[in-house]
Amino acid sequence: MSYAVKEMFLTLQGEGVQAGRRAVFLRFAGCNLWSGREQDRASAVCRFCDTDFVGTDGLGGGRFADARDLADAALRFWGERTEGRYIVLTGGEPMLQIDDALIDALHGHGFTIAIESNGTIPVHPGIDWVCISPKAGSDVVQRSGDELKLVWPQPGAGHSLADVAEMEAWAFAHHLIQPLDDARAADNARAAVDLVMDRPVWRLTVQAHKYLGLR
Ligand SMILES: C[S@@+](CC[C@H](N)C(=O)[O-])C[C@H]1O[C@@H](n2cnc3c(N)ncnc32)[C@H](O)[C@@H]1O
Ligand SMILES: Nc1nc2[nH]cc(C(=O)O)c2c(=O)[nH]1
Ligand code: SF4
Ligand SMILES: [Mg+2]
Repeated sequence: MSYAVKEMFLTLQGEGVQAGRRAVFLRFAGCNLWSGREQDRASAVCRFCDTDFVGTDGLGGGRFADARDLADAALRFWGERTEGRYIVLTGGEPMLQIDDALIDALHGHGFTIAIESNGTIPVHPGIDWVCISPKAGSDVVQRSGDELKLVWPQPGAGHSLADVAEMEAWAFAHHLIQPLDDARAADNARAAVDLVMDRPVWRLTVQAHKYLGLR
C-alpha cells in the first residue's frame, strides 16, 4: 500500500502527557470527519480543526510507495541520535492509513510510536502510546489507551456533561482537557479550567507549541 503524507517535521510534542518530548511528527493527508475544505467546515462532523491536512504538498510530504521509504524519511528527520527515538502519527486521521508494514518499519528503526486519533477507527495494536481525542457527534469505538484528550468546550452539538461523565469510565490512564483554540480562546480556557475544578479526574493540557512558536 502507498501512503499520502501531508508533511513531516521535527519538533517537541506540544500536547498531553508527553508534552516537551522531542518528536518527529508524521502528518497523514485526509480525515473521515472533515474534507479539510473550508466550504465544508460548517457541515462537517468535526468543525474546529486547526490543521491543514489536504494534499501532500507540505514540507517532507509526498506519496510514499512503501513503508520502508516512509520510515527512512522519518529517520532522516530524527537525525543521527540513537537514543529516545519518538514519532507521532497524526493527520488528518492517521488510522485511515496505518498498517502492519509501517508499524514494523518504524519499530525496525527504533522508534517508539505514538498516535493522535479521533477514535472512530480501532487503533493499531502495535502502537506504543495511544492518544484519543473524541469529537461530538462521532462514534468513538476506541475507548481505551494511554490518554483521552477532550477538546473543551466543543461547539455545535457539543459534549454534554453527561458525555463527560461517561468518558470518565473509559479505560484511559490519563483524562485530559484541552482548551478549544478559536476566536474565543480566552473564554474557552476559562471553561476548561472550570471543568477541571469541578471534576478532578481530568487534568488541563495546553497546546504548548503554539505559545512557544514551534510547529
Ligand atoms: C489535528 S488532530 C489530528 C489527529 C486526529 N484526527 C484527532 O482529531 O485526534 C490533532 C489534535 O489536535 C486537536 N485539535 C484540533 N483542532 C483543535 C483546536 N481548534 N483547538 C484545540 N485542539 C484542537 C485534536 O482534537 C487532536 O487532539
Ligand atoms: N508541536 C506539536 N505538537 C502536537 N501535538 C499534537 C499535534 C497534532 O497536530 O496532532 C501537534 C502539532 O501539530 N505540533
Ligand atoms: S478529526 Fe482531527 S484531523 Fe479530522 S477534522 Fe477533527 S481535529 Fe481535524
Ligand atoms: Mg496540531
